[in-house]
Amino acid sequence: MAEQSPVVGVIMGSKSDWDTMRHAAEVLEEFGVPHECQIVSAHRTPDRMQAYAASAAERKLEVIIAGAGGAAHLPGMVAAQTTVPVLGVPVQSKALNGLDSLLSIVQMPGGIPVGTLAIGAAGARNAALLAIAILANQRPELRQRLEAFRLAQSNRVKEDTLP
Ligand SMILES: Nc1c(C(=O)O)ncn1[C@@H]1O[C@H](COP(=O)(O)O)[C@@H](O)[C@H]1O
Repeated sequence: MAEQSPVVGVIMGSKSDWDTMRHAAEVLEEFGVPHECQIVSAHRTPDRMQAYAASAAERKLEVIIAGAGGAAHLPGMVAAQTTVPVLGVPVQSKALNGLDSLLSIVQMPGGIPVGTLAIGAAGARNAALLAIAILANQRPELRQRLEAFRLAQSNRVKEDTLP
């Protein structure tokens, strides 16, 4: 991509979320999408969250991927403070296996959407692919890469054989 500065922000509530959220970062890396990764918590660092959300549009972020576990308020609270699209990744929690994270993120009040992905690493990967699909609307070279990715994936499945 032509841009050098981040166009996708990957944020997470805690360092402990990195093992899940790194999967989003890896996909963005694979597609050559400039991105940044930061720890931002609605609960523990509300000032940082407010500053992050408020500056996202002027910093030219085009998508924010926000991962959090348990009482996962981060994606919704960020979405409340910016019109940059927010994709939420429910991190698998120990106590409730991520169902708490999923419901905290998905059940937004009307007017403040968060695009909610699946629980865990698969959700993080898909969040990155969805971010790439959004960016691809204005970037033909990225669309080509996404189409090549889909074709390779499809071919792999067609070549699969059962034991
Ligand atoms: N859900 C949130 C928020 C938030 O929503 O702002 N901040 C931290 N957390 C979550 O707390 C879990 C446990 O965090 P620790 O492992 O640091 O105790 C993490 O999954 C994090 O996303």
